[in-house]
Amino acid sequence: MKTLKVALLGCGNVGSQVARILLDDAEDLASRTGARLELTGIAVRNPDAPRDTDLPRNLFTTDAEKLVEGADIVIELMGGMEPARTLMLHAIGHGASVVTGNKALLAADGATLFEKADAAGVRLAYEAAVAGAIPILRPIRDSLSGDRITKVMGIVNGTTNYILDAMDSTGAQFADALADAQRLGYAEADPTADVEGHDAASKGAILASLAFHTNFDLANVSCEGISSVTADDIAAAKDAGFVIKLLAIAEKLDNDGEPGVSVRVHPTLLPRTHPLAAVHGAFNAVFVEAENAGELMFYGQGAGGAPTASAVMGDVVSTARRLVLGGPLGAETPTGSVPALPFAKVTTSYSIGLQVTDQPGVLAAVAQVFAEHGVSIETMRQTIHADGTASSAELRFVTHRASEAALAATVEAIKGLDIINSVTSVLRVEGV
Ligand SMILES: NC(=O)C1=CN([C@@H]2O[C@H](COP(=O)(O)OP(=O)(O)OC[C@H]3O[C@@H](n4cnc5c(N)ncnc54)[C@H](O)[C@@H]3O)[C@@H](O)[C@H]2O)C=CC1
Ligand SMILES: N[C@@H](CC=O)C(=O)O
Ligand code: NA
Repeated sequence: MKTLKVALLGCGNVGSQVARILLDDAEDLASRTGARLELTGIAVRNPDAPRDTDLPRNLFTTDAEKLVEGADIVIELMGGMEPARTLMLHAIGHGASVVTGNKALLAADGATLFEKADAAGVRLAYEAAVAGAIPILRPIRDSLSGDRITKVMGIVNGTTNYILDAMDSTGAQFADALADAQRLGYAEADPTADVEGHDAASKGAILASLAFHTNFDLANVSCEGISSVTADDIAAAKDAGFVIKLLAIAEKLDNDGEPGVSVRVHPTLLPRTHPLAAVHGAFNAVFVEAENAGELMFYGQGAGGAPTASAVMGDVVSTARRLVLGGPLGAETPTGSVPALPFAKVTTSYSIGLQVTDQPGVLAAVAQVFAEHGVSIETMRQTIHADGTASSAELRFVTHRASEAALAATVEAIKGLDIINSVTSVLRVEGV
């Protein structure tokens, strides 16, 4: 039986689990692949650092460059831009296929890496980069390649879903829920990437590129994280039958006859009856709409060492099979060229919360501003707060679809009204 040399870069949450599977399941993997997968080394920063795993210490090396030079397959699980990018290019230059979970790097500079891999005739596989264990990239790229995808909407960040879900279900504090997510190995090395939506934005760019056969990178994604979502927003949403989720959305919009793709990440109100509303904890789900298939949903563990290692190993086995059987490996170059739509042109529904003085004419004045900007109101809820002799009211409007530009102008005009104490929240709404 042929032997394929496998080099592993990084031995953290995911890398240590990949190493465990390669060593413990070697026989199964060989019979599925038709080749022995020999783990030749694991590049680490400090071979003597204390670790939770009992991996053989003789596999550890600090010479990552040399390690990749002798490999058939390089698994990159260091994360970050450098030295991951240089090492991947080095591996490709030496004829190795690369498997990675590094969505940040792919969303920043995937085009260069794909081009180099295609030119070298090697594979660059990255199922782990989006929604962890969930098989989502291969279904979009292969299973749906005979259909036309119109929209992809996903909960693709486990950390933020864990936080929002804990705040919604137990009233947990933001900071406590984030600390739990870090302890459980879901969060990025710098959890700002999770909380501010950057991790979901990288995944959104990757999903959009595959769904719309065009290269989208991070610069094409508008991004808002969950740091400004308050316990009051979550309670008000719950009261009105909604849940707040951080969604990555990629959709084709008509844009007055000049179709474009909007890729965006933002906290989103979803009706509690929507399939994505039932995604709890660190679980992920991706909701896909295609012209012929209709609605599809892919659900599972989107983060964590072992689940992510499962996706990495799927790519390793499929790459190894191809190396055993022969045939082309590359071909990631996108075939389409749909333009990315500027955020101002995106149309969606909104929920707007206002704190107002409870007096006659307030509602009419606010409604007038909506009308003047062509934003149509779908529903309105009012809650009265009596405070001694004065009383104020909280108004929550949900609008029909309107453009970001019209919404921004509406909110500015509302802020200018004397009777408005504050605009308490502006959240986008999906699934209504
Ligand atoms: N943890 C998760 O749930 C998921 C992680 N990913 C991605 O997988 C990759 C790895 O993630 P984790 O294992 O969670 O990260 P981690 O931070 O636990 O592990 C990364 C490891 O690489 C090592 N490393 C970094 N630079 C190095 C260098 N120059 N030389 C040698 N070792 C180096 C670090 O010391 C660390 O042990 C990242 O790209 C991440 O975005 C993808 C999906 C899910
Ligand atoms: N930090 C990420 C890990 C997976 O990509 C998350 O929380 O989902
Ligand atoms: Na995946």
